[in-house]
Amino acid sequence: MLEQRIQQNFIDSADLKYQSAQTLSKPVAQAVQAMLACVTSGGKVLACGNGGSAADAQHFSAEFVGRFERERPELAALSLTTDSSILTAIGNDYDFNRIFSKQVRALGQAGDVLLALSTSGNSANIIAAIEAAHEREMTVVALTGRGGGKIGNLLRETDVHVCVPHDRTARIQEVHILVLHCICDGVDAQLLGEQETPT
Ligand SMILES: O=C(CO)[C@@H](O)[C@H](O)[C@H](O)[C@H](O)COP(=O)(O)O
Ligand SMILES: [Zn+2]
Repeated sequence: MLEQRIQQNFIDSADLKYQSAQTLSKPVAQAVQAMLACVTSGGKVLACGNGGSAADAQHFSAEFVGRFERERPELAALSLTTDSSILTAIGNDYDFNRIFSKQVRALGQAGDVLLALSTSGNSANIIAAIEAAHEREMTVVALTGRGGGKIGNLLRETDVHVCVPHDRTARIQEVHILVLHCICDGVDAQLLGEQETPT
C-alpha cells in the first residue's frame, strides 16, 4: 500500500514533467534570455520564495554565484531569504508581508531581475516584492502554479511567467526545481556554447 503510494507520486511527478516540457519550454527560454541579458550587462538576480520555495531561491543563487555544471565566470545572484537579521527586523517592526519588498527597494536597480517563486501565486510577500520590482524597473521572472493566482494578473508584458499546470504544491515545486536547473543550463549554453554531455 505504502509502496504503491510512493510509486504513484513518482508517476504523477514524471507525468507532470512530460506535460510541462511542452507547455513551459517557451517561457523558460524567455527566462534564460532575461537573466542572460541582466547579468551580462552588469545586473543581478534577486530571488525570493517561502518555505520550499525559499530553499529553491537559495539553490538557484548558489548555482549562479558558484557554478552549475561547468566552470564559468561568476554570475550575480542574491537570495532574499537568508539574512535572519533583516528578515526578523522587517517582520517584527513592519509586517511579514514586507520582508522581501523592502529588500528589493534597498538592493534592486533598473535592469535587475526579480526571481519570484510561489506555487499558489498568492503569497502576499511575493506579490509585494513584485510590486517593488516594478517600481525599480526590474524584470520579473515568476515561477508559479495553480493557474498563476494573483501574481498572474500582476505581471507585465516584459515579465516572464512560468506557470506549472498543476494544483499540488509538492508537484509544482518538483517542476520548479527542474525549471531552475534548465535556466542554469540554458545560461551556461549561451555563455559557453553547447557541449556534448555535461559532467
Ligand atoms: O515546501 C512546502 C510544501 O511542499 C512548504 O514549505 C511551502 O513551500 C510553504 O507552505 C509555502 O509557504 C507556500 O507558499 P507558496 O508557494 O504558495 O507561495
Ligand atoms: Zn516541500
